[in-house]
Amino acid sequence: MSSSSAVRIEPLSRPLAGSVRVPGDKSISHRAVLFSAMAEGTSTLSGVLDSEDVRSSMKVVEALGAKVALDKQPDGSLAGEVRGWGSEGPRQPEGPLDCGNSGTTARLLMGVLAPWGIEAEITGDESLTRRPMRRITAPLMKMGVRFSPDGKETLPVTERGTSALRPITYDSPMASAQLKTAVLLAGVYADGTTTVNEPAPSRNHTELMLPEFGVKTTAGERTASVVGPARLEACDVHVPGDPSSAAFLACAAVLKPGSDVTIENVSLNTARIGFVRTLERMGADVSIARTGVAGKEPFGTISVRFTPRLRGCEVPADKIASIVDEIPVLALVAAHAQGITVFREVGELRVKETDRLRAVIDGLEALGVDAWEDGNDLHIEGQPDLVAPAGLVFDSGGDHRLAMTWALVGLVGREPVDVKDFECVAISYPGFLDDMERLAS
Ligand SMILES: O=C(O)C1=C[C@@H](OP(=O)(O)O)[C@@H](O)[C@H](O)C1
Ligand SMILES: C=C(OP(=O)(O)O)C(=O)O
Repeated sequence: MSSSSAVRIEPLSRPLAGSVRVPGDKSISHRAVLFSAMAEGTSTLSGVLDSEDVRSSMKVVEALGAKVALDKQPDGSLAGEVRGWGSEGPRQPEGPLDCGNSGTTARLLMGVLAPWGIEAEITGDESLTRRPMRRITAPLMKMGVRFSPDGKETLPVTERGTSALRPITYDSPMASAQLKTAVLLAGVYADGTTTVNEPAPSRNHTELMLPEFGVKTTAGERTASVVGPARLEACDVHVPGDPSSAAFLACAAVLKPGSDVTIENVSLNTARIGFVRTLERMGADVSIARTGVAGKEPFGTISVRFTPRLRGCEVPADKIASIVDEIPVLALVAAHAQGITVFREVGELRVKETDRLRAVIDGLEALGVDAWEDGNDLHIEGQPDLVAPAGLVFDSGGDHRLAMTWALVGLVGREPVDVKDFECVAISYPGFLDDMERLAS
């Protein structure tokens, strides 16, 4: 990565104060776009996140024949209509389906394509083509889908679906909503019941949204089923704000003296607000209030205040899926707490946009904080009086969550920091810096 693209992040001149609305949830936005594309008829979407990852989903469904007419709204979100391919199925794409940096797009797309006899090459950027895909292709192959080259772990791969999908019961080796969703989407078209069992609960947006599209699902804590063959019918979807984006504002408020912030219109889905529970365990002054429901997704406000004395805590393995994208920024909060924080079984962090486990340990070390891995556990020895040294340069490696985490060091600290490839924040939260600066103005 070239240092020429480093962005200097200056300390915020004031505490964060007042109210803010975060942009639409990325996971729900992907599903809204993909499910509408699969459905019979025209769906109406609002609150959709306008970010590079969601644009990847929009682009691939357009290449497959869906009509996407989503326009920018005054609040920065996307709203409008998507006409799906329904029972006609997707058209044969003219070239490879480029999923950019988005793991969710690539993995969910594999399930979307499973019932159709077209041949589609799925690919992505340098980061995505390093990420594991066998976890998705293996169960889909059991259902009758073909992938070539056979047994390949990474993109690009070419998928050929089948109208004769077999239902399966799959015991997933990891808690992954992307895996669960890919198998359930294929299961919609299989003749019988398809079930995914998980070692720990992962986010359940698919189970909550499929019934809105007229597909019956049953779901428990660690299991979800769909009965096929069924079909998706167009519907209206409103996307609430993204808790994973809200987490950066919340953590900044916890760390910046004098801060008092209310984040509005944010998804309060329990599978997504593990970071609130983790901050509570660290003794942070944080609370939530439910104000409504969009479809079956609860939303409301998260209120956070600066907390001078944080304490380390232990996050058990079965809670990791509920904070999986927030661990880098929570690790930064843990670096300011009294005592040791342990995140149990976070091996999945090694296969995100970058190896986030390594990157967090290296970044905290640059701050002068001891952090280490023990097996798949992440340990952080906090320093309540931590002051970041001057002249820090962080390399995000093109990973949006890391870019925002290391930017926070500068924003809430006393010295500016440089973050290389900072512009990758556009993958999930293009207005990150503007929102921070507005709250501190
Ligand atoms: O289903 C989803 O929308 C997502 C699931 C998670 O990935 P895994 O399924 O790999 O855990 C998460 O990290 C990702 O940002 C979005
Ligand atoms: C891991 C992430 O996304 P994806 O898997 O869709 O690339 C993320 O947003 O942090």
